[in-house]
Amino acid sequence: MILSVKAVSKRYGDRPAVDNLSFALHAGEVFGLLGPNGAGKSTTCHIMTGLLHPDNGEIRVFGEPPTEASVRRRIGIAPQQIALYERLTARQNLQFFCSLYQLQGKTADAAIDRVLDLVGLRDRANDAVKSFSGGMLRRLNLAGALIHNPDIVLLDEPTAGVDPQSRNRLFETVDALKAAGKTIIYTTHYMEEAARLCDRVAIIDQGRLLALDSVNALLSEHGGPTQISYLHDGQRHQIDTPQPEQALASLLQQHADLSQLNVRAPTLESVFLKLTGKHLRD
Ligand SMILES: Nc1ncnc2c1ncn2[C@@H]1O[C@H](COP(=O)(O)OP(=O)(O)OP(=O)(O)O)[C@@H](O)[C@H]1O
Repeated sequence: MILSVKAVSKRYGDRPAVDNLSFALHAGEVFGLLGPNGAGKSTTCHIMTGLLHPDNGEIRVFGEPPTEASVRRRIGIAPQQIALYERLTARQNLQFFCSLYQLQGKTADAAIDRVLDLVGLRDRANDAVKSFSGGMLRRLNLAGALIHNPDIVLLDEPTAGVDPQSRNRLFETVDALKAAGKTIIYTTHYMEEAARLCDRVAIIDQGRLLALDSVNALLSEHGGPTQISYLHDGQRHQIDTPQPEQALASLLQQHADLSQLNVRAPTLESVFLKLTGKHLRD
């Protein structure tokens, strides 16, 4: 088992931040933790990686507690809070990360080149970090998490404050890490990102796991019907259907002259709404 979370809870005062959470990761998957601000995603990440002790429950990473040194070397964490030295260059920042893992000399140089390539910052290696955009800082933050070539990579809200170009580059990096066989934990409150990147998504709210499955399974189980609306004979019509392809085919067969066809498929937002009665982005 790569990583398992069993009945984990954590309270701050009388407020539960994580409430009896259980799940297990599959090797090589991109696992999404999707939930609104304050859902408990970061707290879960900190517990999973041994940075925070749970009040109850158990975490196992490769069969060991996450606080074991041998386990820690196999996890890379790109935290929500960016931790970089502004006055140093990208390469110098990564040298610091190398020193944390006793990587030196040519091994360190090769590791730095590898991660700069992965995040698309090789050509900015010698520029001071203070000249970087928010998106470039995020990418360098991720590069630091990858320096020791970990088996599990955890990205906590990696697209916060990121421009579209850097966001796409981050997505490509996640794809490349998955292709290299890494297991990835990706937290976000953006359903589009979870849908684009994740093999399975855990939907959490108020510290509790509400559902866990592939995006398609979540959509078909909790997303509700697809809404098809169209104009015919001067009137707008709407049908709700769980089988949009068939419904569309028969509709077009019946009314060749319909117009303003609009198809609204369920999204993870509809799943969240169905499960909690509220919007993901309240
Ligand atoms: N150090 C702390 N002290 C007190 N309360 C905390 C602390 N850290 C988190 N919390 C509370 O625990 C709950 C979960 O917070 P957490 O940061 O894990 O959520 P999140 O899903 O990561 O949200 P965000 O996306 O905003 O970071 C929130 O109610 C938060 O206010």
